[in-house]
Amino acid sequence: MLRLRGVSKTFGGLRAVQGVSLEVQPGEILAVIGPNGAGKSTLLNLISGLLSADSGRIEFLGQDLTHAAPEVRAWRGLGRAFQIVQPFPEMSVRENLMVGALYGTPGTSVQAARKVVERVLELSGLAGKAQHPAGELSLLEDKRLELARALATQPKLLLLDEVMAGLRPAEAQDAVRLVRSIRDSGVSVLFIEHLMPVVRALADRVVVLDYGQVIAEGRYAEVAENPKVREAYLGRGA
Ligand SMILES: Nc1ncnc2c1ncn2[C@@H]1O[C@H](COP(=O)(O)OP(=O)(O)OP(=O)(O)O)[C@@H](O)[C@H]1O
Repeated sequence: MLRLRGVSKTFGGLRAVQGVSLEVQPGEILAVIGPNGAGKSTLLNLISGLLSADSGRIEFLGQDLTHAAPEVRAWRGLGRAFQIVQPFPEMSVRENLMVGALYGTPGTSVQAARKVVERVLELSGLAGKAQHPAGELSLLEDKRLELARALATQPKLLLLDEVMAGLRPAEAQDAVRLVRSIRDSGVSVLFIEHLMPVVRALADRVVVLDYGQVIAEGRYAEVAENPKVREAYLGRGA
């Protein structure tokens, strides 16, 4: 579904992402982990198009999107949810989702967008808050809205950037269930996350970055045992 081949990005002299190759299969939940500064956010930005790769290739559903603009990637089915939630605070939850639904697929009619929004409200557990101003939600509801907003763009692959940050353990469990039900609705997921219990609970497969390079890949239990991975984390006290 998503295929990266030798993707690199340098900032000045700093090689933030170096020759990264990875794949996401249809229906898969892939976690990208690594110590602080390993290049995780840069990698997500290269996939969603907020940054342009210096070299390498990014293919999505068989098409080369290496240098496509972010909105083109979104239209092709790459959705993204952010750690810092920035809804339109005075608009209702439903109105915020309408923006996502209308923006995410060019040519969507208002009627079709309404249908998508009602489905997403149910899936995300926000149906009871549909009329609420988005600026008056709890932190957990904020996170739900951010996932729902990304879903309203009707992605085939959802990119999640530390969306669980700041949640209490019970709330994070709740968000884990939501991400699972998103996958069960037919959306693949690539997420970056610092909370290891979340990674263990959610990921089918884990890719570990260190200094911009892939140092390990496999099931959670396998990478957790990998000496290179332990060294990368313990070596810097992360
Ligand atoms: N726009 C930028 N300009 C210059 N350097 C950058 C820029 N963005 C990131 N970097 C550097 O690139 C490296 C990788 O950063 P990145 O944010 O991708 O890591 P990360 O794994 O997401 O870290 P964290 O877990 O702390 O969020 C870091 O050394 C960072 O300082």
